[in-house]
Amino acid sequence: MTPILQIKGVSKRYGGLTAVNNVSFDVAKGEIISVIGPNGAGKSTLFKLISSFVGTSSGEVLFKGERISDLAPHVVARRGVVRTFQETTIFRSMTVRENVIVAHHLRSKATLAGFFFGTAAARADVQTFGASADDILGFLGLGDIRDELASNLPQGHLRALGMAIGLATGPEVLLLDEPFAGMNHDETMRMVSNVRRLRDERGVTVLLVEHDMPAVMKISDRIVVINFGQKIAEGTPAEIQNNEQVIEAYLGSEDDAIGM
Ligand SMILES: Nc1ncnc2c1ncn2[C@@H]1O[C@H](COP(=O)(O)OP(=O)(O)OP(=O)(O)O)[C@@H](O)[C@H]1O
Repeated sequence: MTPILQIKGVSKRYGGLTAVNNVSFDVAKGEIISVIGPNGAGKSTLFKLISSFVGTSSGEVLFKGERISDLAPHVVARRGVVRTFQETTIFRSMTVRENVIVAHHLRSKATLAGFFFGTAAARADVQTFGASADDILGFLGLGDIRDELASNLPQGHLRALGMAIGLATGPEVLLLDEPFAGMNHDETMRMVSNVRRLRDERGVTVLLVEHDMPAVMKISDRIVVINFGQKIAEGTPAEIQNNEQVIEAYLGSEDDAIGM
């Protein structure tokens, strides 16, 4: 079966600096894959290449066998490859539910122009997307706080809201950028369970970039390790934990040591 995502020799150069250097790997439908590596290794840039937020200098990304590199990011998102929005795209003066409804609106119109709660157009969106927003919020355990203003949310809930916003766009492949950052142990375990359920119950394929090694080891089917822009290893959590080159890369950096 064709992998849902094929990353084929992608590179990204910024002037003299090669942030991502000839990286290749495949992702099967329904896999959970983590991309790890020391600070500055090129992980975020790789995610931007996959979601087409930046163009490739060389190489290409295929989604279900079709090239998606260099398409506009909202076109890639509409096809089904969605990167979680950074917190800055959470509207803090809106409620949790309103944020998720707006995210559906982005799927339908690709821009926020003219969208304000209280307008007739916005009321129509609430009608159309309210049930789906409630479904997503319930799935992620955010139903109880749906009428809370986003500005009042603690970090863990903000991250979960970021994921809800990503889900509103109906992804087949979800790219999560540091989903456990700033979370305490309980919040992390809840997020790990949500990501698993997302795959198990809704068939979503998940790629994540993360520094929290215990969480990475727990959640991943496979791990891809990047160092200085290049892929240095790929394998199961057990294989990666015992890989000499990976241990070497982490010992030589100021990043957290690999392991549990
Ligand atoms: N827009 C840009 N212009 C110039 N250099 C960039 C740009 N984006 C990233 N870089 C450089 O590319 C390299 C890889 O950065 P990237 O953010 O992808 O690493 P990372 O592995 O995600 O790091 P971290 O774990 O610290 O978030 C770094 O040296 C960074 O400074």
